[in-house]
Amino acid sequence: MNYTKAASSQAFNNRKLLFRQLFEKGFLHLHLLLIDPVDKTVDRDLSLVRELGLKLVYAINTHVHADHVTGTGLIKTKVPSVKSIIAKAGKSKADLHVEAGDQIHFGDLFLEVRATPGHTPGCVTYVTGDGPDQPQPRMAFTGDALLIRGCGRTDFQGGSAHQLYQSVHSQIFSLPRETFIYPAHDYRGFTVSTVGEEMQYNPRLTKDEETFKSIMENLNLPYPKMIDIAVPLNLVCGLQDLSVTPADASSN
Ligand SMILES: N[C@@H](CCC(=O)N[C@@H](CSS)C(=O)NCC(=O)O)C(=O)O
Ligand SMILES: [Fe+2]
Repeated sequence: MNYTKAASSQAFNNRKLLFRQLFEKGFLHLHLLLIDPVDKTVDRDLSLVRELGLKLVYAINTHVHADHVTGTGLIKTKVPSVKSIIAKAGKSKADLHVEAGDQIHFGDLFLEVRATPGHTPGCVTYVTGDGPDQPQPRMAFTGDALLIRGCGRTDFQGGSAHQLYQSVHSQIFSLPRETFIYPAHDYRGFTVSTVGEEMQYNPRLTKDEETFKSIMENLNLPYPKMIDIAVPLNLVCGLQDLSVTPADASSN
């Protein structure tokens, strides 16, 4: 993304980075310009992008969502130059398919891709770059892998409590403790945490793996209301007729 016009007056902890959280209705779906956009709020989000004089380059998903339809396809119909991004392992359509270790460059900054499967097999966490010119503390956009004092459920979409436990411990808890955590959801009104906070207080992921698995097996959550609509649509970027490259045919 090109933040040059707005960056000087809108900076968040680094003059090169403009950061916003956009709230979607009651359950606080969080996204960055633009990580995990929602179809229903595309017009609002694009208005903000226009107002701030930004050039939107990427619309990024952390995974194939089950509770809402992604806005990435709709964004591309309104701003055709935008490229959609999702992990190759998600087996969903997008313009670019990323995997662990890839970097997504925007302006002078970049996001690093970390594979954090377990909620779904294709879940990734996007982490701001490491280096003197990158924002400090780092910021991790964890999708539904790590939530604030919680984590994504593992009882559908190929979920695995074992994988999720390993993902969070190896890929997220290995980041500096001051790293900010921005998840895709919070059901209690929180917006941000840190790696250190979650390592100390997360009621699921501070436990040993066997206890974690037992917690996850006994969540007894109802299925998301939109799962049967959202998952098939999200496999095609939120739009049935979008002509983008299938995951298995592209090499990003
Ligand atoms: N009631 C909501 C769905 C709630 C839900 O299942 N959330 C998911 C993330 S969206 S796939 C989850 O992993 N929750 C974990 C938890 O501990 O709550 C709806 O109907 O949309
Ligand atoms: Fe999810």
